[in-house]
Amino acid sequence: MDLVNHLEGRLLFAVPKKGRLQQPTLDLLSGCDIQFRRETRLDIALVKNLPIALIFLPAADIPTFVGEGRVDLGITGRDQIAEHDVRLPEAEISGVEEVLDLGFGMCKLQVQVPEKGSITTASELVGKNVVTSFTALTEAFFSKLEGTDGANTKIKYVGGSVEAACALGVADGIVDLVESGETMKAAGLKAIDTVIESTAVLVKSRNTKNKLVDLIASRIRGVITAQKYVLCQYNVPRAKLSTAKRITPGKRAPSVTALEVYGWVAVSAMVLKKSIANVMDELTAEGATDILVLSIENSRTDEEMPPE
Ligand SMILES: Nc1ncnc2c1ncn2[C@@H]1O[C@H](COP(=O)(O)OP(=O)(O)OP(=O)(O)O)[C@@H](O)[C@H]1O
Ligand SMILES: O=P(O)(O)OC[C@H]1O[C@H](OP(=O)(O)OP(=O)(O)O)[C@H](O)[C@@H]1O
Ligand SMILES: [Mg+2]
Repeated sequence: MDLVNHLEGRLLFAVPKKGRLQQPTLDLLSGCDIQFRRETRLDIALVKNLPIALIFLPAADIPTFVGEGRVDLGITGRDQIAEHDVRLPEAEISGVEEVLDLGFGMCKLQVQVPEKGSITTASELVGKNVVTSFTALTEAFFSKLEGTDGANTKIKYVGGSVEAACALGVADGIVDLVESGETMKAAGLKAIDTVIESTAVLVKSRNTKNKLVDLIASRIRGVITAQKYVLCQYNVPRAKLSTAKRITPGKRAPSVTALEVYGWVAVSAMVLKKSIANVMDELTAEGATDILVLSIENSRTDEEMPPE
């Protein structure tokens, strides 16, 4: 089947074809009930249950395709968007518009130097050799270093294994992504500055008119919210209700229903997964009982969520 002839009328959605963002992106699509089967080696997959085609592209190329309006939607790192946008002429507005922070793919683009070397600040790298996959952001970073002429810094592009550059004597320092820091440590490097912090984002082409954009964004938002929150249900004496409400304010407000037992109420509220243990401790201390924590499969709520 010539898939390209089947793209007409479909929303084109660019997703990472490999790398750290691919699996979490596929999980997210599955959570949104976007069903597809990708043929081996094919970078286009038609979605079975919606007029969408997924286009599998390297994360670094997605901003270009979205920015030029070749695809309507994309998922990539904010670092890649920044690298794309910083190349634009000053007066030009980016064609890439952020729709949602997806919460995964958290990392920092950092300036790194040999742990045992003499360099301790980024300014000391000015005029020296720096290797990176993010040449535009790196150039902008060194150009901005106060009192120095960053343009003198020799910035070279490599596509991966950036950390090897120092060991091989190709670079005095590198600018590369750090998450756990393990790769950096293993390469005998240390971070001395941060260029940008990043997470995966859903982006849309500024000029897209496709109505499915809002539907997909809303589904993704629902899945992300479901992953971040749990539903907490408990019983508490009515006399303690106002304190309990303060502990679990919920989204708009917690649901409160009367119990058949006099003087008791049942409460149900969304709580951030990361604070649920503390919340349960606090509720117990206030006399709440039968505290149940239920995972949320999916959700559709307003954009505004309870405070983190
Ligand atoms: N260690 C990491 N932890 C979290 N997110 C990361 C990490 N490394 C990269 N990312 C994010 O993933 C995006 C894509 O980088 P990644 O290196 O995974 O892709 P790639 O270079 O296309 O694939 P590969 O490195 O497998 O060839 C980055 O722009 C960044 O936003
Ligand atoms: O801080 P850490 O958790 O160790 O992660 C950071 C590493 O992850 C990415 O590399 P990737 O796995 O994409 O390999 P690559 O260098 O070949 O691109 C990034 O370029 C770093 O090398
Ligand atoms: Mg990589």
